[in-house]
Amino acid sequence: MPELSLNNISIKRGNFSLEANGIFKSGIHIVTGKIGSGKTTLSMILSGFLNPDSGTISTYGIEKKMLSMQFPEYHLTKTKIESEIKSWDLSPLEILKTAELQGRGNEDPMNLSRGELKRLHLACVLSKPFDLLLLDEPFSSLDVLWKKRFTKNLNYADKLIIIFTHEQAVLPKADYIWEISKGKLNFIGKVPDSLDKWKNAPEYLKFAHEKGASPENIRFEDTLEALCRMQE
Ligand SMILES: Nc1ncnc2c1ncn2[C@@H]1O[C@H](COP(=O)(O)OP(=O)(O)OP(=O)(O)O)[C@@H](O)[C@H]1O
Repeated sequence: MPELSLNNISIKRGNFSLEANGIFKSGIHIVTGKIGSGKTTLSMILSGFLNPDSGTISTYGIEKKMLSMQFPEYHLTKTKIESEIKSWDLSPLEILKTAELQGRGNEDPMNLSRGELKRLHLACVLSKPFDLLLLDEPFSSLDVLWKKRFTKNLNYADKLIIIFTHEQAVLPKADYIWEISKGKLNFIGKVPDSLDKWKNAPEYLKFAHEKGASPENIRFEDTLEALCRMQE
């Protein structure tokens, strides 16, 4: 089972600083935090693209790791959508179908809307094998329908997936919650046991806890189920 440990990681960039410690076990982790709290910075450190000023990262069972950056444009290497997909060593026909972009293979990927490009990018990402997948704001630019599709497809046993996001509406089933605040990465805990400790949880989860309901997970539908159970 893949595992990643952060040992006394610290980084300073101008006025911003971040400290991080903790163990990411296999499963789905949500790392939340306000704008500018350091989610992208941490994703870059975990992927190895950015070196911290101090501290070490140790991994176990991680051979293939992948970082999906917040802005899908950053991933582009080709001027044709079809060539872009081939650069991932994937089948253009299949990926175009998954991203619902059939017939657009000959276009420049920069012609796509941000949401279409994100769909294309995520279709490529989820078609590749990985042990560790780091997703920086995977929901940005997607509409609710695609957010839901994406969360349903995040169904990987025995992998380590870390999602950095401030999404508050459509979330996937998760195993662990983390939060970056005041320059520090904090482990909130395991889902569902620690959900009541998650101060910046989506409003629907906070509402459920106020009502005394205990959602099994962090999705909106888990909250609804928990509230309905209370009525029975
Ligand atoms: N190269 C840099 N030099 C100086 N400061 C930087 C640099 N890169 C990022 N920062 C600052 O570090 C802080 C954290 O940025 P980061 O992009 O990690 O935040 P974030 O939580 O991902 O934000 P968002 O929610 O907007 O995506 C911000 O205040 C940002 O301005």
